Amino acid sequence: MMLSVAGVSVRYGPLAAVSDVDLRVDDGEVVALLGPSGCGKSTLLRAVAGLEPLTAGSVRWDGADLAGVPVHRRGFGLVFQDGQLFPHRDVAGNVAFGLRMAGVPRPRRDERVAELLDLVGLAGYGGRRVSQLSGGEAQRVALARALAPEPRLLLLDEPLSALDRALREHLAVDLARVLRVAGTSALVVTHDHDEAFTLADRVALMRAGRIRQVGAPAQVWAHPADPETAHFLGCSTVLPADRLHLFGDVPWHGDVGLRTSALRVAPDGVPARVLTTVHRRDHVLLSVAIDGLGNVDATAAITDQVAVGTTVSVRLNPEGVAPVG
Ligand SMILES: Nc1ncnc2c1ncn2[C@@H]1O[C@H](COP(=O)(O)OP(=O)(O)OP(=O)(O)O)[C@@H](O)[C@H]1O
Repeated sequence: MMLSVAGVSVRYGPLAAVSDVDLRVDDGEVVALLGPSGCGKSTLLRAVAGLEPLTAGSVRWDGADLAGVPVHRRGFGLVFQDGQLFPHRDVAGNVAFGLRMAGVPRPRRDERVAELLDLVGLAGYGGRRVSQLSGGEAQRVALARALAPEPRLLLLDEPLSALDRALREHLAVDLARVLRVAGTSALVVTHDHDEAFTLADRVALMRAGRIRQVGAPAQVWAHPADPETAHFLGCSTVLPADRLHLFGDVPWHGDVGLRTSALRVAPDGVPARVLTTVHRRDHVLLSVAIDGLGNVDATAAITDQVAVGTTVSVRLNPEGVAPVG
């Protein structure tokens, strides 16, 4: 039971939105398509769903080409950013929709609806009107509705991005659990790293219509394939490793990416002149000038009381350094 995408390209007139993409989603696997806005994530997802014609390549399920198989015959479930619930049906009516279409008899339908509402944390919500749901609840209903007919693959396009940050973080953990419990294979589009890393067994990084790197979250995070990917994954600076020798011996060769956590204000380090400070939730982000390194990011503890224009001491934290390539 496997999705395979081979050599897929999608063009909108002169624009190559997706170019020569190869991708696999194995049985029970959750793969996240992660990339900046406009890189082609949604277009690729829509092409897999059958909503977008391919310019080249193939989308196959267990080896069988899906060209010519319409969206509703592919056996895939779809969840979009805004849920797109049926406003005139109650919660149970929404979740039951696909089951009714498939001719599932009423008692089994009711049972399955209750099971799914329980799974998404909305037990007892069946009679609620859709207009009375919060954004997070509506997305849970959309997820339950998509899972109800037991799709062989779930396609989720930015399922949490309409929600505020706290709810998104919370729901991402829930969504990861629901997908694992349901055992459904899924392809999830997101531009949010944390979301991708929370949900996915593997992350496919896209840029300008192409997949640049695929791997387990920890692996992609630790070894970005190229400088652009390193920047996208939060390395503010990419430089040759030998420039870090001013901090002592370093184990890296070639280029390395520095995350903001790579340089920290700490005693007995290298002098750094503070150019700017920005308070974040649990630390202060600094831009500092270091002789031999230039202007780079660093972090300080909130209690460090670092002032612009002063010179502080910074040390290298190896966990914030990612070898590139
Ligand atoms: N129907 C369309 N007609 C023409 N161009 C389109 C169409 N849909 C998308 N595009 C263009 O194709 C490119 C890829 O768009 P796509 O929506 O796939 O990107 P994305 O990575 O999902 O972005 P976002 O995260 O902003 O949704 C963009 O340049 C976009 O403007």
